Formats: sequence, structure tokens, C-alpha cells
Amino acid sequence: MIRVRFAPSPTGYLHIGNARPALLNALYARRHGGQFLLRLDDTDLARSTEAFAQAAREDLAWLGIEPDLFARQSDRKAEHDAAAERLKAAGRLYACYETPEELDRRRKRQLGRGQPPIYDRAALKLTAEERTAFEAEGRRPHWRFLLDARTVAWDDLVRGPAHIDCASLSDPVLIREDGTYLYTLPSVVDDIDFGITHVIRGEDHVTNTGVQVQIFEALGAPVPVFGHHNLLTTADGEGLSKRLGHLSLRGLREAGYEPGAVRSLAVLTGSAESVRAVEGLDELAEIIDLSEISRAPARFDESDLDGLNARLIHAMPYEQAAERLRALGVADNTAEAFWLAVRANLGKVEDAAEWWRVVEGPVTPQIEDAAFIAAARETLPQAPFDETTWKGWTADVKARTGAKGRALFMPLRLALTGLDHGPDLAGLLPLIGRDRALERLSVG
Ligand SMILES: Nc1ncnc2c1ncn2[C@@H]1O[C@H](COP(=O)(O)OP(=O)(O)OP(=O)(O)O)[C@@H](O)[C@H]1O
Repeated sequence: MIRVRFAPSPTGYLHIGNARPALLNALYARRHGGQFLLRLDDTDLARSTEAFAQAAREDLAWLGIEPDLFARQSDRKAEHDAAAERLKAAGRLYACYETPEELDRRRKRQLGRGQPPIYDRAALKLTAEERTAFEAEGRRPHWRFLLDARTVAWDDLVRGPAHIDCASLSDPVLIREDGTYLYTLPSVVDDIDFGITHVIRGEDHVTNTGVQVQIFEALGAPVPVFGHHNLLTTADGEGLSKRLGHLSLRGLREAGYEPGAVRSLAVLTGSAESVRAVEGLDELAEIIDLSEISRAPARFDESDLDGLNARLIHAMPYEQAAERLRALGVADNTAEAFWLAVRANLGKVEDAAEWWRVVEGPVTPQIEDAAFIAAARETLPQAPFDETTWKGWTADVKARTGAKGRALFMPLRLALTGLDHGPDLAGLLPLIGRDRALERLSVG
């Protein structure tokens, strides 16, 4: 069984960049009949909050992602501790007592000598007495993973053959002085325990993968398949950060964007596919092939969202908009006809409120040629109005006044709606109805 995971830290609202791995994982699971785990990487207790954890679940649900499984790293400390003990027992996790200042001095010295600033493993050479002396001073150890000095290679789902030369890396710190874990070990332990078969994440994790493959092996677990996709950047090439509150999914939803528009931009930017409005997850799952995702950073243009959104709305079935139309105060019995009449003119669903006001009134009719409008008023058909009324009526007005084209339609629009633009009047007129139309044509 294929099992993927999306593992954000609940340290801020998810942004459109985070939506990319969330969706690529969900689409992969959908395409291959796998399961999706949402795992909150909340080991950074100082920065993680319950509110952000809840928000992450809501924002993913809004994107259409309903996880099959859910976990929090903070619930799994016992498992992380057990794995750490195994690594210690195997000699792969060793105690270090350097202070940040000491490490910094050493790094500078190495750089000064033209050497790479790799941790020199001095702690491995400490005697038992030296360790005891440090402990007596009140120093607490941090713990480093002893890397094998070899190249770790894997066949990346996105990048193809990939490798990291671990000989050029410092032994990574897995446990801080205060006993808390950095991302690296809990992530591996949880991937093992939850049976994650495919780790799909941003390319900011490529180096982690080199290290983590060695940890999987040290823990005697099968190594999952990895895929590292390019990161979304702004049109100016800037990265995104949760902590800095960049372009949050929440903010996009509140601004009235459709999840389909956000999904399309988050997934199709920097893929082999053109950025276009794709409504459903199934359709996206069919067209997205991880192996064809570009390796260059995926620059997205926030303003593309408007066009994508409008396209989705122009084709949106009534049922999908119904609840929001109700919230805007659109009357139930005419809501569907109203939606079909106005959707082609909307950038966002909420813009429908403006056209509902035009239907319901009050509007301020604009009338320049009173005689023309009088002729229009006199030829106004009897109720009830339907979608053929406009055509028949304008034919009559044309016959009476000789006006045609814009000269025929614009004065009628200005009188009926008070505006010089808007939805096709064939659809709007039956909603305005005879009484209101007559009233608007009688002004002045
Ligand atoms: N700009 C981006 N484009 C695509 N994927 C991203 C981007 N930023 C983060 N990710 C991915 O989102 C997932 C969750 O990562 P994480 O929670 O560390 O988010 P973050 O936004 O980088 O965090 P923070 O700003 O809190 O450091 C990871 O798979 C990471 O690769």
C-alpha cells in the first residue's frame, strides 16, 4: 500500500508554497490508490500553536484534502526516545559539549585555513573524565548522528538520479541541549512507524534526505522512495515563509479565491503543464506527473489567480455556489437562474452581491433620451417574463424607434440597471421582472 505524508510545522498559516507538497502528495495518493497522512511536526513547542494546527487542517480541507490518517509528533516522544537510545547503543548518536561560541570559533578557524567548516568530531575523542567534568560544570550534551563518510544515492521521483556526499557534511545534531529533537530524527521515526512509502517534499530537504537515508538504515528500516519538487517563489524570485505570513491559504480564501484556482496555481506552476484553471482534484491527479516537474524554481504570479478564478466561476455549477449565494442574501427561488445569468461576469462569487442589488434595486436609472425610453416602456411585454422576453421586446423597440445595435441596447441597460456594463440582459430581465422594469423605465 502506497502511503504518503504532508508534514508541516504548525508555526504559522499554511501558504501557497506549502499547498504544493500538500497537493502533490494528495494527488500522488489519489493517482496510485494510496493513503495520505497529515502529520503535524510540532516538536518546536515554542513556536507551534494549537490554533495553527487547527488552521492547517481547515485550510487543507478547503483545498479538498481530507487526510486518511492524522498524527502529531508531540504525541510520539516515547517512540523518538526509543529510537535515540537505539542509535546511542549502536554508537551512531554521540554526546557533544561544545557551546555555540566554541563551535563558531572553530568554524572560523577552519575557514581561515581554507578548510570546509565541517564539525571535527572532537566530542568522539572525549574521555569519560572529560565528559564528567563537563557535566559537573552544568553543561548538558547535545547529540550528533555519526554519519558514514559516503555518498547516499537515490532515484528521485522528480529529479531522477540524485545523491548527497555525506563526507562533506557535519554530523547533524539530532537532539538539542534541552533534550528536544530537531526535525531530522522524529521525521524518520514517524515515517517508519506509519509505513510511509513515498516522501514527497520540497527541494529544501534534499540534504536532509542524505542524512535521513543513513538514519533509516541505522534503524534497520526500509528506505522510502523520495521525491523533491521545486519551490514556489514570488514573481520576483522571493521564497515564502509561514512564519512571515506569506500569501496564506487562509488569506486567499478570505479574499474570495476558489480552492480550484489556488490548487491550479500551486501545482501547475513550474510543472510540464501550462497554468490553467483545472477544477477537480481527479483531473489534476491525471495530468500531474512528478517526473515531469521542472527543476528550476517555480515562479508564480499572484495576479494569475484572478484569471484562474474567473474561469472556474464562469463554468461553476449552481450547486457549488448555492450556499455562498444564500449567504449573500440571494433569494432561493430565483438563485439558480440568477447564478446562470451573472456568473460569466464575475471574478469572484462574492461579486454576485452587486448584481443581486441590481436585480432587487434600488437602482438609479440613467435616462438620456426620454422619448426613446417612453417607447420602450410602452412596448414592454406583459408578465411573466422569461429568457425570450428580452429578444422580443428589443425587436419591438427597434421597430418602433429605428435604433439598433449599441444605440438600442445601451439606453435600455442604463435605464434598467443604472450601469453601462453587466450580464446579458436576456437572463437578467426575467429576474428584474415587469414591475421593477416598468418602474425603472418610468423615471424622469
Ligand atoms: N515556497 C515553497 N514552495 C514549495 N514548497 C514549499 C515552500 N516552502 C515550504 N515548502 C514545503 O512545505 C512543506 C512544509 O514545510 P514547513 O512546515 O517547513 O514550511 P515552511 O513554510 O518552509 O516553514 P517556515 O516558514 O515555518 O520555516 C515542506 O515539504 C516544504 O518543502
